[in-house]
Amino acid sequence: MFGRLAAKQVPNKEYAVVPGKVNPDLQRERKKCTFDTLELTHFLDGGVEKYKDRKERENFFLSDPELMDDVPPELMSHEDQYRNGLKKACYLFKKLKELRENGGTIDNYRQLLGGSLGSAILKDGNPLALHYVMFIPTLMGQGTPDQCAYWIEKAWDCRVIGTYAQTELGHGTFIRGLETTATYNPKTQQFFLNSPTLTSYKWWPGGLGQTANYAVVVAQLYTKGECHGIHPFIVQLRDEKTHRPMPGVIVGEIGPKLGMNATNNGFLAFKQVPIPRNQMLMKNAQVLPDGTYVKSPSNKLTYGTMMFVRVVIVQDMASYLAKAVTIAVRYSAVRRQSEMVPGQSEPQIMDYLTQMYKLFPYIATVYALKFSAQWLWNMYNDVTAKIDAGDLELLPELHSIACCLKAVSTADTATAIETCRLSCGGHGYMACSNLPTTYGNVTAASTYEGENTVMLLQTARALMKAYAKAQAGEQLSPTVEYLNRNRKFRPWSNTVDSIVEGFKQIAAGKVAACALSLQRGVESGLSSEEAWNRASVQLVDAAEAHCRAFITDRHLDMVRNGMNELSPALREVMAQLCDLYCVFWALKRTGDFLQFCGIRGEDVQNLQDYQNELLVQIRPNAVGLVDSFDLRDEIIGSALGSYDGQVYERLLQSAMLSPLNAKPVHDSYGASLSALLRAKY
Ligand SMILES: CCCCCCCCCC/C=C\CCCCCCCCCC(=O)SCCNC(=O)CCNC(=O)[C@H](O)C(C)(C)COP(=O)(O)OP(=O)(O)OC[C@H]1O[C@@H](n2cnc3c(N)ncnc32)[C@H](O)[C@@H]1OP(=O)(O)O
Ligand SMILES: Cc1cc2nc3c(=O)[nH]c(=O)nc-3n(C[C@H](O)[C@H](O)[C@H](O)COP(=O)(O)OP(=O)(O)OC[C@H]3O[C@@H](n4cnc5c(N)ncnc54)[C@H](O)[C@@H]3O)c2cc1C
Repeated sequence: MFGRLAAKQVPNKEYAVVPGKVNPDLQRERKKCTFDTLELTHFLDGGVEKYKDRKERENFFLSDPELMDDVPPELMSHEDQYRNGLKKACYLFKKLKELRENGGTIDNYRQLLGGSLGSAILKDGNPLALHYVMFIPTLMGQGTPDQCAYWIEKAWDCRVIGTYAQTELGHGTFIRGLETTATYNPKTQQFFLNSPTLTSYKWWPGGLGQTANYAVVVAQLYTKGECHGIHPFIVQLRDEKTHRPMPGVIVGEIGPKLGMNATNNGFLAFKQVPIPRNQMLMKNAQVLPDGTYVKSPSNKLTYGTMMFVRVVIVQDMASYLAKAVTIAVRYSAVRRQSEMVPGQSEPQIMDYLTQMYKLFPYIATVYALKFSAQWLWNMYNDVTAKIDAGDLELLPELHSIACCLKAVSTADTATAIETCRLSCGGHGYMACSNLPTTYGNVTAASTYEGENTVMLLQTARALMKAYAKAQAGEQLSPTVEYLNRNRKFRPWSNTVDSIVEGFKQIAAGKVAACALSLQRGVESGLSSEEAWNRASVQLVDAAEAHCRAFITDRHLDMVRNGMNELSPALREVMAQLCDLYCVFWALKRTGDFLQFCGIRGEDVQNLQDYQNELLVQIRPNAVGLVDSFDLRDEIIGSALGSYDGQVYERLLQSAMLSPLNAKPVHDSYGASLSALLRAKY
């Protein structure tokens, strides 16, 4: 393991970080703020009590030196990143128990896994994340009462550690095509897990490499010679005492990745590995002792855990984005560059309108995502309660909206974080800015839990069905109500309401155009599948438009109806952010507005003027707005984004952590460079 580094001293003491000293530009920014930042923090936390709980929780974890890195993970080897991640993940479990026993306010590991506190402690991922995010939720969602009683307590206590092993080398998206088999033998009352091909090797599950000793394995179920499709099984992977792989289990880690290098993603294969019958999760479908198969009320219930994670990802994106935009805004207040007026002193880069345009729409995006995530979480809870009572009617709508929100929130957040990085110039490229690591964590979410294009196509599928219903005059569910063919579209009026209405008109127009393309495709002799493929670029676009209509609608609704308790000063700023989010996207989709909403050239100019006006209005509050996210420096984890703005001091301090700076002459000089310098070629 990496030891403490010798080279921690900065070359000149007067350039060291001084505790308590705050950059004067940041001080000035904070004085300019027109609203009470604490009021906004309380709103974000959901009230004063929750705010206090969070502070207490953060204090408890972040003041513990065991949880802080001596060496940033980016300076560690891949193996050490895992070792360090696992050590902290296990320590966290112990500490959590301690907190709970002392009446603390945290009830499970969940609050430690998301984008802010979790990513502060385990910057590069948590090898136990899948245990909590997917293994336990699958047991809870797909186990019978007996199975839950047996497994869940063991899992909560970490007496077994699990993962969710679904994806294979050959199949990630198309899960009906998975190749791993689970074949039932009524004589022994066991399933035999087998990996018939190289492409059937499980590939990717988090914690699978060296951490988990159990997994939920998704496999094709065979009984009485018949295949019944994919089902979940609890499979022991490693001996509970020695941690050695069980007989017939081939398991390992898949190697370094773009990010998340402590998550211990693994591979797994089986050579006819037996498990008892009661280790098939049988809440929905069952295999009776004699091998009789009992069908699930819907085979999509097997996909329940994926749905759950898609829902929580949206919230997670808002947390990551709050962190990135805090870094970029604070840095932009401290950084001075160029001359706006010849001969005058260099302005703060945040005074350039282009810089405001890079950053402020993403402050607004944090709120847009948060409000949609909250709505989605509530819907998820309502629908799962109904499903438990046997009512599956709302499942397709939940699936449709969860898929597009997962895709749009992850794609937008990745773009936003890259923009934040670019907005910090060269220093944003440094690992110590924490923007590259944050990007690495976020961009993974565009792929995992359903690749984004595929997710949007799922939503498009639902939109095509909704469109057909609308044409038939049938009742529509709330998220697609705008497709109602009797709905009167309001004319354009240069207001934010008009933009939100415009997004609905765009979505409706695109959905109708897709339906027409599909119809024409089929009429021209294509099969419905070929026609679908031909229309798929348009379909993805329509699904994105639908999602944008949903997000803007939610955002405006929250500003109009969900902020009555807030002071007028704060409400005004919240309304500006909502308007900015809407105008920003309207301008990005000018072509669509021209095509579908009957706007004219001068309306586009009005939007442009209004966007500029909003940027200038938000400018004095920018630092106050990111301060309100109330992210501690340990969470920010960035030389550029700390509360005190000692940017250059922290950059120098972090450079001194590099092992290359430990000695005045590096060993490599003797090993290779000196010979080159002396060689006479
Ligand atoms: C209690 C414990 C608390 C712990 C809480 C923790 C909270 C943590 C907070 C921290 C947050 C985040 C931390 C993040 C950590 C990182 C974790 C990384 C995890 C990554 C894990 C994975 O990636 S697991 C693998 C995921 N894999 C996928 O997502 C595969 C994608 N593919 C699919 O989903 C499907 O195959 C498909 C949807 C693409 C297609 O399926 P299929 O071929 O079967 O379907 P069809 O296209 O033929 O459609 C058939 C009909 O079924 C409908 N459908 C499809 N899916 C669903 C669904 N899920 N639900 C409902 N309905 C569905 C589809 O629409 C079709 O309908 P019709 O048109 O009506 O026929
Ligand atoms: C960091 C990370 C962690 C992960 N953790 C887990 C885990 O814990 N457990 C687990 O089981 N899996 C995990 N996964 C796997 C993940 O769920 C899959 O990678 C994901 O579902 C995408 O599947 P794929 O990689 O096979 O991509 P593919 O499906 O091969 O996609 C490749 C390309 O093909 C396109 N494509 C595929 N199908 C279609 C289609 N029908 N229509 C149009 N285009 C299509 C996609 O849009 C994409 O551009 C993880 C992945 C990552 C990156």
